[in-house]
Amino acid sequence: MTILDKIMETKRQEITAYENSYPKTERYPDKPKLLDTLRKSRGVISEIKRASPSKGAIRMEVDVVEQALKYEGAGAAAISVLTDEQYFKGSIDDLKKVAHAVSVPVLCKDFMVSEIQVERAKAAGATIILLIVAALEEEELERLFRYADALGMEILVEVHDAAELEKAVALGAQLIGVNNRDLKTFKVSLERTAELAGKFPFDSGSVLISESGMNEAADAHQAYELGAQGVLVGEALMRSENPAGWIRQATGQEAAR
Ligand SMILES: O=P(O)(O)OC[C@@H](O)[C@@H](O)c1c[nH]c2ccccc12
Repeated sequence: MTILDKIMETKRQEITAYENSYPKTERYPDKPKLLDTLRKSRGVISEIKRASPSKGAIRMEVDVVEQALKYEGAGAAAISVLTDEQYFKGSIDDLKKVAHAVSVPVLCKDFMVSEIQVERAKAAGATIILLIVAALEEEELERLFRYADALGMEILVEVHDAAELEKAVALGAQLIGVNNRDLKTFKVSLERTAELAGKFPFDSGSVLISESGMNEAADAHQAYELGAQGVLVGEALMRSENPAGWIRQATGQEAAR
């Protein structure tokens, strides 16, 4: 045995021990890109939302996996999971459970301020993160956007006025969410979507997602009419006895009853 053989044998033993002690990154089912899904057809990003600061408790005791499977079974384009604990009563654990259970894209719905959160979201199985233009300095927004992009994640950039939309476009955002809820006053109006659709760069291939305040499938149809390719729905699905029917009606797979 040469000295090289000896070194290599020792090295293999050493590295096997190291591999066995190395924290395993969890494996999740593969998920398509939301952008691809929405470019093909209109869709409902269906949210797991136990509570909110504007409404208080919505459905605190929900079985998140059961709910997510209902959404997926009805053809949801993606599942959004609130992970904020303090104000929305969600958790990273909710996100992990959902990401293990489904094969559609999963959005980590939270208030991102640091790269650590982006990494945590990815490690918990999320394929999309949310960045809220109104909540971040321009430099932070850009930094977090590039960071998530480099990790191979998709980024939903949330805006609520024309100036914010311009920032999102300048950033190169392709998934742009217009929040119909004013986060300062909690007032909800589809007018937001109507107004910003008029300024939206549809030609560039970006997709508009109309977020919040949709009570019935007809509201989703109205958002689609305005040019939205996706809608993001939380409370109505959480309160519905038949969330699958809601999604099917919104996507036109089933007539409204
Ligand atoms: O429950 P609604 O009205 O259907 O809204 C869903 C979603 O748009 C809303 O939860 C939301 C939109 N942007 C956010 C930012 C943070 C927390 C929550 C949100």
